[in-house]
Amino acid sequence: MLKLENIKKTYRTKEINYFVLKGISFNVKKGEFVSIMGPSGSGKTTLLNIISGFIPADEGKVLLGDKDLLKANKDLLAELRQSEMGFVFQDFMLIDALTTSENIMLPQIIINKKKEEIAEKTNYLIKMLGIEDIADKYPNEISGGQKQRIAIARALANNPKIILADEPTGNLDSKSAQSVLEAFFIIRKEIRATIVMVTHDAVSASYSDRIIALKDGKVVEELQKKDNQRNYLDQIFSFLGKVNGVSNELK
Ligand SMILES: Nc1ncnc2c1ncn2[C@@H]1O[C@H](COP(=O)(O)OP(=O)(O)OP(=O)(O)O)[C@@H](O)[C@H]1O
Repeated sequence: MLKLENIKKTYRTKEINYFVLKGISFNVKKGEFVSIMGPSGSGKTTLLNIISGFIPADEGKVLLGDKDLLKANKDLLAELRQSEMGFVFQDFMLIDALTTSENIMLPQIIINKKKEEIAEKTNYLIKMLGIEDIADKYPNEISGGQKQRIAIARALANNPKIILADEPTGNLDSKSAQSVLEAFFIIRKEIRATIVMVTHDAVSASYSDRIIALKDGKVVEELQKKDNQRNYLDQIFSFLGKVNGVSNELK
């Protein structure tokens, strides 16, 4: 589904070159939920932005299905972002002047889907994520957790191959964060969505199947959840301790 091969990225400024990613390789299978963790500045967001096609890598391959994003021109990239990827950001990025339903409709309107199809898909997503009661509300009338559930529905609106989420619970209290993580759980169960999420939060990561830890621009550790594992969160804390050398907290 997603294959990264030897991704390298350096930010060059007049004064200094930051070698941020020093050869990152991993695969994500269809229907898999992968978290990317690592200390602040380890290159997580840079990596997600490269997978998203927002910024180019200097070297390597990003294969989404059979398409190499680093070889795609601007138009193809824009099309892939609209039709094959769904995005969930820390600060929701909803349009304040649109209701919940309208926010979910918008990406479908942009790709010229038929009106009836848009209505059907929007209603399906609203029901699936249990946000019927806020369907006609505006973003400033609802909570952060509800906003993020709308953002997840919107990300799914065009049946993307993959959902890319950057700290989706980063701006939320623990109760709202849980409602968002439950939304990820629902979309995995209902439609076997493939998700790559950057997070600092061990509880959020415990919802994923596999955790990839970055440090100093490299993949340093991976942790795979076992079937029906009960002590995954404890294992994540010791995993993070190992990655970080001393502490359990990565930020
Ligand atoms: N546009 C840029 N120009 C120069 N340096 C950059 C740029 N964007 C990021 N960096 C630097 O690259 C490094 C990696 O940044 P990145 O945001 O990918 O890390 P991160 O692991 O997501 O960090 P955090 O957990 O704090 O969000 C940091 O040292 C950052 O300052």
